[in-house]
Amino acid sequence: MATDTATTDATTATSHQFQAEVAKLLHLMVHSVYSDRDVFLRELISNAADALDKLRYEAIANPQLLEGQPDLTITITPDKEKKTLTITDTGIGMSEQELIDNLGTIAKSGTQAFVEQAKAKQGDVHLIGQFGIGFYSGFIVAGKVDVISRRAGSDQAWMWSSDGSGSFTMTPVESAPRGTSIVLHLREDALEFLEDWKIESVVRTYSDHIAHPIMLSVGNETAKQINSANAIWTRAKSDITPEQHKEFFGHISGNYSDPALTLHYRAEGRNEYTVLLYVPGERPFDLYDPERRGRQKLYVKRVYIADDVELLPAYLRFVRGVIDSEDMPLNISREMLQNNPQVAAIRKAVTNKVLSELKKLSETDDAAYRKLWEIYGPVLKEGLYEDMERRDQLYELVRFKSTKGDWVSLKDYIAGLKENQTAIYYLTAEDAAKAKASPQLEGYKARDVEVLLLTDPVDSFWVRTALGYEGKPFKSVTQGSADLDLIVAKDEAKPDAAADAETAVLAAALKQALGERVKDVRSSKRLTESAVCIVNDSMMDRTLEKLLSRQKDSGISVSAPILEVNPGHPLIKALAAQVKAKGAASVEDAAQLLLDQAFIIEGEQVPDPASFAKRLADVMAKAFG
Ligand SMILES: Nc1ncnc2c1ncn2[C@@H]1O[C@H](COP(=O)(O)OP(=O)(O)OP(=O)(O)O)[C@@H](O)[C@H]1O
Repeated sequence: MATDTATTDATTATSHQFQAEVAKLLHLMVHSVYSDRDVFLRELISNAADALDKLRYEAIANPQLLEGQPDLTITITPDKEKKTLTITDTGIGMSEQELIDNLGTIAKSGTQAFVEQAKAKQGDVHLIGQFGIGFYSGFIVAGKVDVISRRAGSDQAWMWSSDGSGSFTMTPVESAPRGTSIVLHLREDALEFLEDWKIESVVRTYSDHIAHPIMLSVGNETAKQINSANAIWTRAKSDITPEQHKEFFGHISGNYSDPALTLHYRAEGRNEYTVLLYVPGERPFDLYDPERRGRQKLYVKRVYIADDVELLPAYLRFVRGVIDSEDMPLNISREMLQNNPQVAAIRKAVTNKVLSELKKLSETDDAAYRKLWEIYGPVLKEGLYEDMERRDQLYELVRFKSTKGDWVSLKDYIAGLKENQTAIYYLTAEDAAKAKASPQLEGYKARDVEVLLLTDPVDSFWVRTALGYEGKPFKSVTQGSADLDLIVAKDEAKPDAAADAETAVLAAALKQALGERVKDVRSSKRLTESAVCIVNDSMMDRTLEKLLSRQKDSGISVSAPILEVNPGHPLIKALAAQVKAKGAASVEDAAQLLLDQAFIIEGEQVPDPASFAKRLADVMAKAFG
């Protein structure tokens, strides 16, 4: 496939296939009906602004990249005759390989998920930028897109060209100015984007804050500036409208919804810097990306430096925005940033500020805070084991589901302690429904003791190292039950030495029958309704063990549990009587059934379903026979 553009040599064009995800995405762009197709211009301007930022940064160390032309601008040129709209920037540009890689593949994870989601929602474009597919949005309005680019410092320019079906072509270009021109060959139904008023209105709505001048070419080589081009964070707080925040937040995060929390302030003193950070009101698609990368942008005196500097700890990676330092050296290299004491000081101060703003929100607007907690809670909890220094601050922020309600704070929990209660009790489980159904809670319910239900995978990790809150240790309800003795149950049966002795004999018989399948069998205080339950001994929580055993190479397998029996349950009493009358061998089948039943209550698989079914059938046959 060759292109017919005059500046290229058609004979040297090569054709390349799109990565499968890109092809799918493009198909979606071309065939969906977008109500809000203006966004393509925002996306292309956003990319152009990034390219200008990158050049400005690289030129600090390497000024010849500017080639004596320091102008960093974006120019939009409508051509009514050719029906093209061209977005040109004088930025960093792309080499041949970069054009192929950047505009032929999607590196980010989660793209497949986006494509599925967009399909389901008939093309919900407000998510586009978030997935790093901004460039492809050009195909919303264009039947064909040409990208002519020359990387700063290079002599060779290239043209990338595609009609949005399975492939694109690459052609060398004789000569081209530094930077990138995106030429959109507009479809008939998108010709309104050639009108000055339309372009101006879209730019004002979406791109006014772009810190570089955006020029509209109005013919005869004249152009007028159509944005205000000042960095939003340098303006007075009172001068920025919520719409402008929303627009800027969208530009940096790709998510054009209202931010849930905005932090804008200037730090003075030893380090001077301006902070403009947002907490997104919607869950970012890459919140659980294994890289756990934050993307706060570091600027030095309005010059973009990098967005991978870890300005906040990983457990605050969802916070997006800009930190602009007044006193760091402009020519700082990325390597130097890694261990820079000023960066460390900024990270410390800004982290504290973000946490204290979250705390303030929790105190002033509980409903808004809960909404944020539901989205970011599992991520914030990572801080409980990663950031020991701020664990106490984080304890003030955490909220839990519990046996008494949703989203209790540790303070609430402590306020509701029962007499003689010495610990903060919790139960880890894979989800709230399973947790609530757990027989291990029975003894606590009977004593009206609140139990926190920890259902996020991260919970099993932090809670192991948590020392406690306000002098009360965290204690799993599955670990030991001696302390329950101290708290009086509502209608607790009196201890009965003879019955206890019988249960002990039964426990020994069950243990013998179950052999390797259990670590121990013992009488339980925590059961009031169910006949049995399984627990682990105190070394490792069962939920954590299950979690780790699923990871390859963890070397951890689920260990044999301890079976606990409820001495007050009629079945256990009957079995105890049976052992007394007919000996241990008479409860062998019952022992297997009890253990299998305990697995079922935990939502675990019965190890040998066929034997389980056979035994159950035998027992029922005896009962009904
Ligand atoms: N005008 C441009 N100049 C230089 N490089 C560009 C330009 N437009 C796009 N690119 C390159 O192509 C890549 C892909 O662009 P695309 O808009 O698809 O995603 P992105 O910009 O990386 O994602 P996001 O919009 O989330 O930042 C960019 O990361 C950038 O490297």
